[in-house]
Amino acid sequence: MTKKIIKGGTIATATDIFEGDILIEGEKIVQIGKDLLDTEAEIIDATGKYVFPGGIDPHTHLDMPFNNTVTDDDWESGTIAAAFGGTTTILDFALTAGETKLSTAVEKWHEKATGKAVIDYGFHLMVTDLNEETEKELPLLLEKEGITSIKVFMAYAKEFQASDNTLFKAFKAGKETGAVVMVHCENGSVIDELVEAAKRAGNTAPIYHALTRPPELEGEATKRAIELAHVAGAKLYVVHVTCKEAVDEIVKAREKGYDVYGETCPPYLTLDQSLLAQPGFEGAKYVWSPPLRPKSHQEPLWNALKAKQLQTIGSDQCSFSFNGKKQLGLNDFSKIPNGGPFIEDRFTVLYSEGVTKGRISINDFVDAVSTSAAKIFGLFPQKGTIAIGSDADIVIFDPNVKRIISAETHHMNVDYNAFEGMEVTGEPVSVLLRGEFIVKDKEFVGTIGGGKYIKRPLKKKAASTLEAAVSN
Ligand SMILES: NC(=O)NCCC(=O)O
Ligand SMILES: [Zn+2]
Ligand SMILES: [Zn+2]
Repeated sequence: MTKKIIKGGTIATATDIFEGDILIEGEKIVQIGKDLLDTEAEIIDATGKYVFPGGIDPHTHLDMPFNNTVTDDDWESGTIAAAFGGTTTILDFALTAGETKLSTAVEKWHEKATGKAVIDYGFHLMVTDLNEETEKELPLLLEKEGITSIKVFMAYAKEFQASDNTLFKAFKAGKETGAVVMVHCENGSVIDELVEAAKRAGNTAPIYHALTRPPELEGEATKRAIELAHVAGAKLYVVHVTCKEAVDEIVKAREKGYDVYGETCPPYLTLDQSLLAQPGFEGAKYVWSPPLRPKSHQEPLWNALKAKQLQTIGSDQCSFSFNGKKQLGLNDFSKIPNGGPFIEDRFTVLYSEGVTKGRISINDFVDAVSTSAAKIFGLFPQKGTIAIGSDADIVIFDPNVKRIISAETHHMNVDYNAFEGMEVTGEPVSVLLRGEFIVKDKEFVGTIGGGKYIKRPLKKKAASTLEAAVSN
């Protein structure tokens, strides 16, 4: 078995920070301590660097059919970009829209990923319609595939939106199986009305994407999802929280003891709605859902992250080239494919804007980019930390480098970067996946198809007071 010692770095986990060495044997961390010695081990010098657990991105869309097209990053380009950015595991959404059997979607997602992924991965199972058949199939499929998370959309009325009935059934399935239910919270039916009204009035520019999806409709849907999940007794995870209205609902629910978690994404913390209002079609680069908000929403998001009322940072990677697929909406904002390229910069933008600007601690950073997602989605402690027995998924990070984010140097398969021109401090230098380098001194050295599908164990929730009262 190959051995490596990562020497002299500053090891940072979600709870600790200390100088030390890590001994890796094969795929696992076997020892952590000072001045470790092993004559058979390759020595990796991490002096002056941080040593972090590999990033876990709980929200990606690779090779996804959406808005009459398909994303530009597939499982090869997308996971290579993720690796450069310090992410060693992703959880992607297997979409079941249009499938009569849920298993067909999972089979399709395995085909997309197998032989291409360079980092480890799992799937969330998306449901659009829970009928008699799919309701029966769901728990069996989760168990068989080792999937611990169900996804429901309350938005995209014409494509993915589920009824409240299906949403509630998903929560019941979550309660019965122990799976966490992830929800895109926006009121899709009302948004559809606002979009049609804007178009009738001749308002077709990209900014109308944001103006027809106001934060109140995210807040309202978040509140509805929270209450329905609570009545069903399910664990709820609100994806891509963008605004004060939604944060407030999550905080209120958590203060009442509801089992609710929230994710936000780097663009909502750092970019704002004015980007959609640029002259011409430039704003299309920033069309995704929910939309960017006015700058005043950023502080509540940072505060909630710091207070751990929001627990994770997802990329919501869903990339479409500006000079390519984004042009589908040139004369109609509602036809601009929704999504942006973020998988590569998720980790560093959070470090740079969060840690170096004093908004969150280094431990909060590790928690948000890795550990919390591992815990919520059933990967911990195999992944998401640096501990004896954990997978040796490790990022050696230079905290002193300054660089400018640009599409010229990124590795995603798109012609623009939403953070173009942003100066960031810090950069992953080398990345190990299960004990092997996949990025070494900023060069990709991984294996196409070397990523492994990770099955996750389902764990049933204890009955809540409300459920106990209902069943008595
Ligand atoms: N976010 C976005 O606009 N595209 C991906 C699909 C979703 O997460 O809603
Ligand atoms: Zn979404
Ligand atoms: Zn998404």
